[in-house]
Amino acid sequence: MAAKRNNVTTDVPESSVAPAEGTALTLDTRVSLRVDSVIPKKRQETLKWFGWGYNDSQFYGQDGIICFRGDKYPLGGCELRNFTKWVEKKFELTVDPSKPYPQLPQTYPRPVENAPFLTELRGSTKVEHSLEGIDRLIRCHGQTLNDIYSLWHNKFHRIPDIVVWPHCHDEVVQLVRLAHKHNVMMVPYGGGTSVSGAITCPQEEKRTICALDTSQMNRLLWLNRENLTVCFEAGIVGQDLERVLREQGLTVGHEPDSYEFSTLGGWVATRASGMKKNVYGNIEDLVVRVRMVTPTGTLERECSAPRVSCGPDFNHVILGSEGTLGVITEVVLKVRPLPVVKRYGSLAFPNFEQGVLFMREVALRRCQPASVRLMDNEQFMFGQALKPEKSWWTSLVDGLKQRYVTAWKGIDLSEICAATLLFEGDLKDVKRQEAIIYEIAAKFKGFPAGGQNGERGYILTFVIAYIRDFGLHQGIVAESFETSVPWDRCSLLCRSVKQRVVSECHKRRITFYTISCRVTQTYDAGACIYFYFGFRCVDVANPVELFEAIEHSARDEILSCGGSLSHHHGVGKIRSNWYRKAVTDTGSSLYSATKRHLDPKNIFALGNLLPLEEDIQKAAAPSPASPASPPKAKL
Ligand SMILES: Cc1cc2nc3c(=O)[nH]c(=O)nc-3n(C[C@H](O)[C@H](O)[C@H](O)COP(=O)(O)OP(=O)(O)OC[C@H]3O[C@@H](n4cnc5c(N)ncnc54)[C@H](O)[C@@H]3O)c2cc1C
Repeated sequence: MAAKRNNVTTDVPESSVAPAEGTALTLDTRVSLRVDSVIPKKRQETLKWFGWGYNDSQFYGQDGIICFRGDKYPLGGCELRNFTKWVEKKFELTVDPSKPYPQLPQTYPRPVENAPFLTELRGSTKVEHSLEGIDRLIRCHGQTLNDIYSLWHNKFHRIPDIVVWPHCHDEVVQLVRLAHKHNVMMVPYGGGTSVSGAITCPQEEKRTICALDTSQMNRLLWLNRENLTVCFEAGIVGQDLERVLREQGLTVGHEPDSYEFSTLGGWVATRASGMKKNVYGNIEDLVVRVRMVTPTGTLERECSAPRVSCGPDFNHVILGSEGTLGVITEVVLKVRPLPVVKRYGSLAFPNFEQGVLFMREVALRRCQPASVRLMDNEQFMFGQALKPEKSWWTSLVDGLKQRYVTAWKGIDLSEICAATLLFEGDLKDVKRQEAIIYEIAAKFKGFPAGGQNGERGYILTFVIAYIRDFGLHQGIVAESFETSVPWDRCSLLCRSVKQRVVSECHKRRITFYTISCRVTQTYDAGACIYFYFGFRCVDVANPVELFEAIEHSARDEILSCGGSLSHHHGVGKIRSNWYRKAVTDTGSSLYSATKRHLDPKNIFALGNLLPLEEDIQKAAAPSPASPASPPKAKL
């Protein structure tokens, strides 16, 4: 029987847990600490079936005011009068609380059956499974606008026909073998937070679709304090992983904005990036070893040495494979001792261009704090509108009044922008970093705007994710998209993409919209840019199609400005038509050949990276050059 200790349950006697520290050297040294996850196996008990996040956390309207319910976030129980005014002004909309949210469907698409698969699954394995409609429905999609809109409007006609919950690597091996034998399509499902259509069931799939939910594969397998490495099963959710490590005085430090719900396997499969990558690295910097089960065998590197010169690094075949090559089961990660000091800060700049110059200089001098994010004016105003009582802006002014009155003069409020800062380390390092950062800021007319504003900025990140569903409910479609770009194109790209979106909106007679951007990550050679775009869609027949057409134009603009197809969201299905061009014909043929080798029957036929309609055989052959503006990918 498993014994429970706080939120960790051990499958093995206490005595066999301890020796792992400093002695565990291979992936097979099992310590097996099962983690009680915040997300139950029946996800719908805790998470919304029809959108983002916890069941008890939600924006809603009351007496014409937007409010937020739930006690998990700092806005819980707040009336957001400033935000209400912002929405009314921006979209000419009055909040209508009477609109109904979608109801759980009474019926679900008929499953495509594969009797021999089911018989063998039941007969020769102990893997748990479900054929229930709701279990299938909630695993047919991710978190794109298209996903949520399709869900609300009952548009999915293909959802998983069966859901399976393996408990360990060996059960995944059994499942993949069975799926391969019986030609069942398999979707590795992590946290379902994909924003690229990667996890969305291909709607044209004729075979039985089996969603392999990794959530029950969430053990801490071993921890090696001497090497500062840890091995987790791939289904562990970000917040669980960090909680367990925090109890040991450690952290991985990987915090994508979705880390409450996304999983380790999902991070690896999508090449995720966390907001604190400056200190801890992106996922590819954190992964030491990774194990992936494919129909042809298990792919993994044989040793945990920090770096090897041994031909191409096959970890990088797994990283970014987006569920198309196999199932990631176990990952060895680097860990760090918890920082002694964690301090927030913020800066205000007279305009975005000055802010970008500041970011560039910080990168040049390689003195980035754990996180530094620069918001443009539109996002800055949006952020301050979200403050419940006194606006961020008001408190910013309050703080600045006393110390910076002179510096303040001459600043145009319609141009001002802000950066949020997070410093982590020991006290001496943090103080030194703060001094350098504020000195660089001053060079570009920036000035400190207080730690509270910085902290709010980061905490709001998690709440902002809930706004999309509220917007959709009220008649606003909105979503983010991102890219990375060399420094010399950074300002140009931000400007051009915003202009392009504005002109596309005008062309389509969209009057009420918002488009904003922020620089979220800095590197030696460039930065990551995040755009938020939304428009009022009341009376629009197919708002998502319209949104996607504009986003598509924005992506063309990004590419023509020298930006990338994606910095961290991945390619998925929604960007797959650009993939071939992004990696060259030779690159896409190499990917196809790898896929054919690892997955000859194409059971991981998710249609990510290369478009679905590009059948795998065809993809191997050299193709004519891709069109400048490729056709839109199908989900
Ligand atoms: C509000 C919000 C904020 C976000 N912020 C960030 C951010 O800051 N940084 C960032 O990088 N991304 C971010 N994302 C995108 C998303 O969270 C990441 O892509 C994340 O890594 C997906 O993890 P997941 O466990 O939810 O994977 P899923 O959505 O379940 O799956 C994504 C893809 O990975 C595959 N996959 C999942 N698990 C496995 C496995 N074990 N083996 C093989 N393939 C697997 C799936 O088949 C699918 O193709 C955000 C998304 C949202 C909705």
